[in-house]
Amino acid sequence: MSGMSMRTIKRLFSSAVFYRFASSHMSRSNEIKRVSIEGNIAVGKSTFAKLLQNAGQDWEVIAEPVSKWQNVDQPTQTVDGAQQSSSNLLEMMYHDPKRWSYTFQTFSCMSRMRTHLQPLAARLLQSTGTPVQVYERSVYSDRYIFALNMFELGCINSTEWAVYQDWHSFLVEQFGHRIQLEGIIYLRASPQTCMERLGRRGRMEEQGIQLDYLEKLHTKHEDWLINKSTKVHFEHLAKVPVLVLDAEVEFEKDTKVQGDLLTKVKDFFSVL
Ligand SMILES: Nc1ncnc2c1ncn2[C@@H]1O[C@H](COP(=O)(O)OP(=O)(O)OP(=O)(O)O)[C@@H](O)[C@H]1O
Ligand SMILES: Nc1nc(=O)c2ncn([C@H]3C[C@H](O)[C@@H](CO)O3)c2[nH]1
Repeated sequence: MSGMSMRTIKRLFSSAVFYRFASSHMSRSNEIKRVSIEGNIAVGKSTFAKLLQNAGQDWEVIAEPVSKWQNVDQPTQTVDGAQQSSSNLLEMMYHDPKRWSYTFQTFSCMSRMRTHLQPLAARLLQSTGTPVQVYERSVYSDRYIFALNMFELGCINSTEWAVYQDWHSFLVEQFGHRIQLEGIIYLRASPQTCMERLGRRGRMEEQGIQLDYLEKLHTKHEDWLINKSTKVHFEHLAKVPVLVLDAEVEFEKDTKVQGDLLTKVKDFFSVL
């Protein structure tokens, strides 16, 4: 050391710090566990996600990008300059599903891809445990729950369905492990319970939803995650472990129920 110039020492030091940062970042991104929370509309995913966010210091919860669907930016160039307006694609889809379902599924799926590819939050880079990114829904429920249901309802025609499946498979295969899940948490409740919670929440766009629609989505969840009868097109997906949680119970305010649920989640994460 004694023969080294100050500049050499500084250079060595900064490259060592950079190396440590870069290697920790790289190894972190390789060892992240990726888990999605699945379940019917208004079953309580966001409520449950908030519970997780406050419970594990190695966990990062990434919300479903609903506000993006409600505010699709439309920059327009006018003679006076740029103007910004937005449209509510969620409302358009519920109002006229035949016209807007395909458009909705392209946008929802792209926005979900972005959330899955989001880099780990800075605070988790230095965590001692294995970081877990938890997403509210996934590109897989986009396809095997919602888009499939819209196709079966006749709101997506067979050409649109073929196009959707083609780019969906292509993108999932291209992104490889970065978009694969290590686990799925399925919040399970009856369609009647979801209907009641949906009514209580009072989201403007959802006011026309009928029980029949929630029943169809419930069956799709059961076929995919319980009966395993949905044909999936990705080898890894068929093998992803599923934790089924009873979401029928009131867990929003009951700390005992919350504790029991969190124990199940911790045990599940530890074996992924
Ligand atoms: N376990 C529960 N018991 C009773 N009420 C609940 C429970 N979980 C959530 N709720 C209430 O049900 C409503 C819907 O919950 P939340 O918004 O978390 O559903 P979600 O599954 O995230 O909905 P979405 O499918 O639209 O994303 C909210 O009003 C919430 O306060
Ligand atoms: N058609 C359709 N396709 C999707 O992929 C999808 N994902 C969520 N949703 C609806 C459910 C809630 O109303 C609201 C928030 O979850 O958005 C969807 N609707």
